Amino acid sequence: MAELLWKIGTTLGQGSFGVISLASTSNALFRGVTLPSLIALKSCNLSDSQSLKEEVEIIRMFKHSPYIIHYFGANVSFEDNVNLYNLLLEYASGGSLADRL
Ligand SMILES: Nc1ncnc2c1ncn2[C@@H]1O[C@H](COP(=O)(O)OP(=O)(O)OP(=O)(O)O)[C@@H](O)[C@H]1O
Repeated sequence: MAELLWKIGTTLGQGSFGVISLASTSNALFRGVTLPSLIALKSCNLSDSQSLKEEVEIIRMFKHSPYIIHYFGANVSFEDNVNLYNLLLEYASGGSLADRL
């Protein structure tokens, strides 16, 4: 269950397909992988998650690239009476390229 896996923190950004939040994990085990203590969660309503699911397919194609944010997996959580589809992503602590330009 999500509440055992992570604790939602500050909002990092808003994309076209989901909200990105910082989450602390207490190094929880997720499908056999120990999560880092901080991850980025990209979440949207499950009923509107087709675009995020397509994003997952693309991220997975690049899973061995050191230049692409690491993807730990996806799950569905039930929060505030809403089913959320969540992507568990590496937290890029250095900000975006746009921030540096
Ligand atoms: N893994 C991450 N670590 C840290 N911040 C992130 C991460 N992913 C997204 N963000 C923050 O959230 C913002 C929105 O990210 P997202 O990838 O959803 O959208 P985008 O690619 O910028 O836009 P769009 O979805 O419209 O193409 C980013 O600009 C960044 O500030």
